[in-house]
Amino acid sequence: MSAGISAHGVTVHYGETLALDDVTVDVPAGQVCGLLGMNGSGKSTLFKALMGLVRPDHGTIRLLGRSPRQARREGLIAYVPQSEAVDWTFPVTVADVVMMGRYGHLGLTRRPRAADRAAVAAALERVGLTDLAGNPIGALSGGQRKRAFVARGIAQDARLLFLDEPFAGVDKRSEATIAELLRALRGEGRTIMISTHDLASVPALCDEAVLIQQRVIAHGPLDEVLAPETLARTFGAEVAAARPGDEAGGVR
Ligand SMILES: Nc1ncnc2c1ncn2[C@@H]1O[C@H](COP(=O)(O)OP(=O)(O)OP(=O)(O)O)[C@@H](O)[C@H]1O
Repeated sequence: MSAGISAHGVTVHYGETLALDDVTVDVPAGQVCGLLGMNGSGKSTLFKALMGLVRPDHGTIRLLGRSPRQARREGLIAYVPQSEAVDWTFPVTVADVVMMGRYGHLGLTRRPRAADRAAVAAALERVGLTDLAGNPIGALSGGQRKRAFVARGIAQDARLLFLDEPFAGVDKRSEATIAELLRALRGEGRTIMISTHDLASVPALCDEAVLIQQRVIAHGPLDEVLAPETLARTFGAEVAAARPGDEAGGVR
């Protein structure tokens, strides 16, 4: 299988704080990988490093064989940020957000053409937000906002999708819709990495998982990574006892 995400020996500091310590993760193209860890374990930092937004002190990163910068320039990466990282008062409509996915496709005039508008309409349709296209993004529910950002990635035709806590603040129905959408996107050969502290959402969605706590604690098939002894080693016996699939299965 060809490499989708390949990070080798990645170490990141913020000043004195060690956020990632010698992290090596290889995800084959076309897989959904769950990135699991407690708050502050380095999940967002790994995404930022993969996108070339923070520069590792050491290590190398290749995305579909390219550097993060090149992958970004080619429009291969879509990022669905944590809700807290977005200014929801910014006056843009849902359709505007999705059109941002087309920026890399716009011609010299930088004006959307019929093909761009069609791609936006198709992406909105796919995530079930056609009726809300003209609404301000800030007026949407948590789940609808997430779907709008996934639509931006679809309009972009990104080959790699990074989703930071996609189920936080999302109702169960939207969670199911997003999960179904991600499975369909995986079926199209896209590589997906999803960070979550919510172990319950992992089995239905991910082919494999990485447990991080600055370092990689475990990486592999779900039955290995989610084994009670691995979870207990990482998060303590209490979390391991709340098995994935339980409502209480979380690692906050
Ligand atoms: N810009 C920054 N400046 C200084 N320290 C930071 C910065 N961003 C993150 N950190 C620190 O780096 C470590 C890893 O943070 P990171 O946000 O990557 O973790 P996380 O697993 O995504 O956590 P969360 O689930 O809370 O978002 C934490 O100790 C955090 O306090």
